[in-house]
Amino acid sequence: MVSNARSSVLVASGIRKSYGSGDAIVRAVAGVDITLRAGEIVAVMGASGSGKTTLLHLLGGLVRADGGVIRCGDRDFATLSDAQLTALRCSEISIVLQSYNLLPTLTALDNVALPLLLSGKSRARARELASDKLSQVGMAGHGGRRPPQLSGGEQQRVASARALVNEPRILLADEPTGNLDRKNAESVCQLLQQVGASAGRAAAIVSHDPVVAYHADRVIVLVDGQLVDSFSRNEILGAEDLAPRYLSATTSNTAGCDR
Ligand SMILES: Nc1ncnc2c1ncn2[C@@H]1O[C@H](COP(=O)(O)OP(=O)(O)OP(=O)(O)O)[C@@H](O)[C@H]1O
Repeated sequence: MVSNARSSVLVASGIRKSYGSGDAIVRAVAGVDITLRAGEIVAVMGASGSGKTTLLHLLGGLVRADGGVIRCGDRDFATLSDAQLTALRCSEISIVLQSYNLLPTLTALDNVALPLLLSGKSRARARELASDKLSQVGMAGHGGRRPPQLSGGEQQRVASARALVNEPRILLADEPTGNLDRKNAESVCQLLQQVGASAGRAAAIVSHDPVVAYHADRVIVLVDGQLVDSFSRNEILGAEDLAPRYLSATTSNTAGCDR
């Protein structure tokens, strides 16, 4: 299903990001090359602290790289102002953060409708599309509740619906199934898969969840901020087959690691 001939929608080469300095420096992302291609879902896996979230934030322009190049089409992130990066996130890149970032004073429906209102849709149309998207993540009937009245898993599904409602060209999601049971994780994955299935779109999904890996076209594995393995869906015959490879990739090189 994955072909190198597919056009690249986001290309990162040699990207690096460290936190702290001197003896306390943490090399969160230490020279990663990654290309998101049209029609492709990439699962980003790795042990806790391996740099997955930092990588996702770099790809979404939420965090500036210390080195390397990130390009979306002909735009080089390093040359874009913060305002231009924000505009890029409004128009082409949607991000589901681990913290969900829902507005607590708005209902779930209005949270999902917000990106549509910001892009100029009428209130009625925005609410109609938002309602459809909430139904697709199993949240029909919860649209009138505000985030503090929702469980973590419910907020997670609202955040996924909000990220997808604008049909972004690039979707970046951080542990979108982390608080979900298997049934709801499957629904969210199927929804995310629609992004990859749509021509011209791409998604990168950070996850520990084999369900996510199973729905991805490609899995990349990070260890200590470096990409140590990459394999395609064709190589994943089942979640059981993925587990040994994933485990071996995430447990090697970690002993005595002192970043
Ligand atoms: N703002 C920060 N300041 C200092 N160190 C940070 C910061 N953010 C992340 N780190 C460190 O960078 C490394 C990578 O963190 P990151 O959150 O990217 O890993 P992760 O793979 O997403 O982890 P998890 O699966 O636990 O969410 C970790 O050692 C973390 O402690």
